[in-house]
Amino acid sequence: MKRILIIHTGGTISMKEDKETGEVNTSSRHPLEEISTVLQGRVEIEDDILFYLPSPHIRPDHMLKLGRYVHEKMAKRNYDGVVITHGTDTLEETAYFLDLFLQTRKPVVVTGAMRSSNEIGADGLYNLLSAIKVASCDEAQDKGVLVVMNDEIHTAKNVTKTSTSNVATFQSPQYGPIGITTKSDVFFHHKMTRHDSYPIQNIGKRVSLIKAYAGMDGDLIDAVRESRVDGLIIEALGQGNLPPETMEALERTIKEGIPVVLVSRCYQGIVQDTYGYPGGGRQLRNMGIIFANGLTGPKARIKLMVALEMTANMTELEHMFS
Ligand SMILES: NC(=O)C[C@H](N)C(=O)O
Repeated sequence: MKRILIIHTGGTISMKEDKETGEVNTSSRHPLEEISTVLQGRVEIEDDILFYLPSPHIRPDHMLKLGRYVHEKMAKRNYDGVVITHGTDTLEETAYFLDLFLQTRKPVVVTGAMRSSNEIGADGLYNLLSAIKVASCDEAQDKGVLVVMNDEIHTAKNVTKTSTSNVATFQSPQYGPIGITTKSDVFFHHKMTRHDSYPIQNIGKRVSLIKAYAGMDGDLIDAVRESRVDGLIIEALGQGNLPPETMEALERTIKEGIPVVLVSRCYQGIVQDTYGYPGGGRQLRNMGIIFANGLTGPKARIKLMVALEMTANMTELEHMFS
């Protein structure tokens, strides 16, 4: 029998709806604590509540605490897999942090719910069962952290929340899911590429995230620089371009040794130094801006926070993102 550790951190999957006011909030009793009864005789479950937080309250230090907790528990007992329940708003950031931080070949699966436990069509218990199925599956080993929701298996690196309310909210716009779950089975249809892990001890660097827009000037970039950040992520336009009015502020930022990482505000595609006009990708690359491919702004921010715990050297940082 497979032995699975479940770690609850909060989110809608752990919440109940007040039938009179319609308000959704945490409840005194974890609504999914009967899961081990449901699975009796099929999977051995150990259930821990680490946090009871809505995911907008989750910070990088919670993510590190969770990562350490997984390592500690796995060092004490030989679990076959780990399932983490989490609020969906920042689930992709926690999943990606764990993907960078954890050093294990065992399946680690993050799941959540869009509907609270007592709503009609509640998806929490179903998603939790699917996540347990994936975590118990030998084929899920060595794939980094996975996100299982709504019968789909996604990588932590690619998945993102795309709808505020639809149960099919989690999508991987670049490559699609890597597998599916059915009532009885788990099927993987993609193989994984190389996967790095970063054994950091702290996560305390200040990294800001700015989204570019038509007519943007350098004021926001200067304001961020003056607030003494350790790094800056910019969700640039299209293939990785910015309005020319931002260039001087960016030059000042780079000159102060603050690493600037560029991603695209587009839903799909990668950033490249294609365009040679003022503010185009070629000028940005020549200024020393780091191009990060395949990451959303919030995930590039998590990665820069992790990377800065390991090095401040621009070449090494660039290498980590390439
Ligand atoms: N569906 C959810 O879990 C959303 C909730 N606001 C959270 O992230 O905690």
